[in-house]
Amino acid sequence: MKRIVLSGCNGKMGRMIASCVKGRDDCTVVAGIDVSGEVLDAFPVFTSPAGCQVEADVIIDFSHPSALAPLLDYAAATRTPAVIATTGLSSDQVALIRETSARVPLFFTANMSLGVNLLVELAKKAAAVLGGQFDIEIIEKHHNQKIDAPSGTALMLADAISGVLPEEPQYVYDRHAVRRKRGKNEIGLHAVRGGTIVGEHEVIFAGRDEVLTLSHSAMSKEVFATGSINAALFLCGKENGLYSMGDLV
Ligand SMILES: NC(=O)C1=CN([C@@H]2O[C@H](COP(=O)(O)OP(=O)(O)OC[C@H]3O[C@@H](n4cnc5c(N)ncnc54)[C@H](OP(=O)(O)O)[C@@H]3O)[C@@H](O)[C@H]2O)C=CC1
Ligand SMILES: O=C(O)C1=N[C@H](C(=O)O)C[C@H](O)C1
Repeated sequence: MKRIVLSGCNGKMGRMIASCVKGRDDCTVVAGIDVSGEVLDAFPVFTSPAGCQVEADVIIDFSHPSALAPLLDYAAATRTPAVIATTGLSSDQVALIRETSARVPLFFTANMSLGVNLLVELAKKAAAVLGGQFDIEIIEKHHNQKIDAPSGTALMLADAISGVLPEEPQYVYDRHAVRRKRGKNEIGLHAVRGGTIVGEHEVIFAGRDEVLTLSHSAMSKEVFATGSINAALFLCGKENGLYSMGDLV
């Protein structure tokens, strides 16, 4: 039975993970961390990692970028592996994850669903064939409570595609601000926010007289919760290092 510390436990994903864990017999949530400190379940909640003295096998984090540095310190100091699922991180924060993974096993991905990780591979394949000839645009749609834009997944898709293009593309987030034709070497990234949309990603390859669209829709947050729990169990007992969905599937 693996013991989980849940960072961001009172948020939408935290509540969903706590609920999914209740239906399993291979893990349990032993403590939560959340700014409010409010106890909503059968485990204690601490307002910071430093206050959490509860022994655990693994941490799962769906919180806020401001929580990252103290959480990584805590993971390294207590030698507790951690699954980092929070998005909207800066490049310095991603570098910090990479550095810390030399001291403790870390799992990091912007999307815990199996389908999106296949979408990344399919998009790379399409870009390797069509890149340079077709215009590439990414559209993501999420609920109206999401803070970061574009989504971590949209950026992950753009980065994966960039890696196979003949020339490094320019990311264009805002066409409203410029009055010019689309450049050949661009990836457009567009964010839609509304209602309770769980998470939708479309990669559009638009060529002359033909368009290829690859897309993924998440139907419930449970898909991300289950992915993160499986990643947490996978991480227990692993060597120090940085792991991702490619290692899990
Ligand atoms: N990788 C993936 O597959 C997925 C990633 N995500 C990402 O996970 C993150 C959380 O998403 P979601 O649950 O929807 O967001 P919520 O805002 O519902 O939950 C985040 C929780 O973390 C709390 N929090 C804020 N700052 C801190 C802090 N410094 N320390 C501890 N807790 C803090 C929030 O408190 P308060 O509300 O009071 O600010 C809130 O309770 C987002 O970055 C989202 O993009 C989401 C789904 C899938
Ligand atoms: O905030 C969310 O909800 C989600 N965020 C992730 C992202 O930014 O890519 C993943 C998922 O689409 C849900």
